[in-house]
Amino acid sequence: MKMALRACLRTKPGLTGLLSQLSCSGHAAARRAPALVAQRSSSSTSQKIKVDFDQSSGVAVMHMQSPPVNSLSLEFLTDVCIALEKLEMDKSCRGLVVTSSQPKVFSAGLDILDMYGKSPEHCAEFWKAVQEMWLKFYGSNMITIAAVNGSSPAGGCLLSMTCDYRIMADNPRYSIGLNETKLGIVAPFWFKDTMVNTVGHRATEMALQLGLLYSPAEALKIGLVDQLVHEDQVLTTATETMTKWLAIPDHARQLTKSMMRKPTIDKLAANRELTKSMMR
Ligand SMILES: CCC/C=C/C(=O)SCCNC(=O)CCNC(=O)[C@H](O)C(C)(C)COP(=O)([O-])OP(=O)([O-])OC[C@H]1O[C@@H](n2cnc3c(N)ncnc32)[C@H](O)[C@@H]1OP(=O)([O-])[O-]
Repeated sequence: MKMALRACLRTKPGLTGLLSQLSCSGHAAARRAPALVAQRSSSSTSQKIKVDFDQSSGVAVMHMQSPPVNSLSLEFLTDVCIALEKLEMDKSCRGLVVTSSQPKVFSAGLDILDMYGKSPEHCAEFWKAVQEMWLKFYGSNMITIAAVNGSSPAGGCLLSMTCDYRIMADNPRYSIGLNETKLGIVAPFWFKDTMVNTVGHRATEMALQLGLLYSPAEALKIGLVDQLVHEDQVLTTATETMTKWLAIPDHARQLTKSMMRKPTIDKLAANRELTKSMMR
């Protein structure tokens, strides 16, 4: 099954059938201990992410470095959540850029192999971690910028949409979008809400029903990303953009962000248990 799943990931349309067969009835997976997180001084590394924090600018850069495609496994999500929490608690950290160390891919979304053949307990923990990551990013007090330097389907697109601003590499071979229906699955309501908040109701309706993956140019056109730059310029542009956002007083920006996002956050917070059914 696992080999077949791999084969299907290579031929994307084949995922549909396999995803519908995914179950959580296998052996329990051992939970790994959380890895290192960002320190005030410079940089820290876990197996899955590396965080560089420049205290003079107050900006941290989170490099996702989970080969081959930064898929969002429980271990990865746990590392991200712990790092985010530490950065959030450090009042000297005002901005966060999220990017990928993997060539061609920002994130392939939820780790399908981590969802297959695992115990119900693992699945519940996994799903909780997906929600936790969303809640932490979407509700962050920090200025968050996604430096999308590669393809970003499904959960990868969601991750980028939780940020305040998205800069994508202008490479027509890359794509971004919530393609869940193409895989025979339904994007949960909070994926949908995040997209509605980003590109509006009509564009989301089309995108979700058709499971559309957009080229960078198309993504810019509908507002799924905010800016396209040459591949080599994604991170530097993110840093430059951050400077503009840092010029806004934190308290005013944070309250405004909260005003815009709180209803969506409250909705998931009130329905977390309900959404577990998505994983069954
Ligand atoms: C519950 C409802 C919500 C669901 C939300 C989701 O996010 S559902 C998720 C929906 N996600 C998608 O639909 C994205 C599916 N993936 C893709 O479209 C492409 O992999 C890509 C465009 C991200 C990168 O293209 P590329 O040509 O650069 O790379 P490549 O294709 O050659 O893959 C390299 C290796 O990575 C492996 N692998 C890939 N993805 C995943 C994954 N999610 N997980 C685990 N593994 C994954 C792949 O099997 C292969 O492994 P191998 O054989 O070397 O052992």
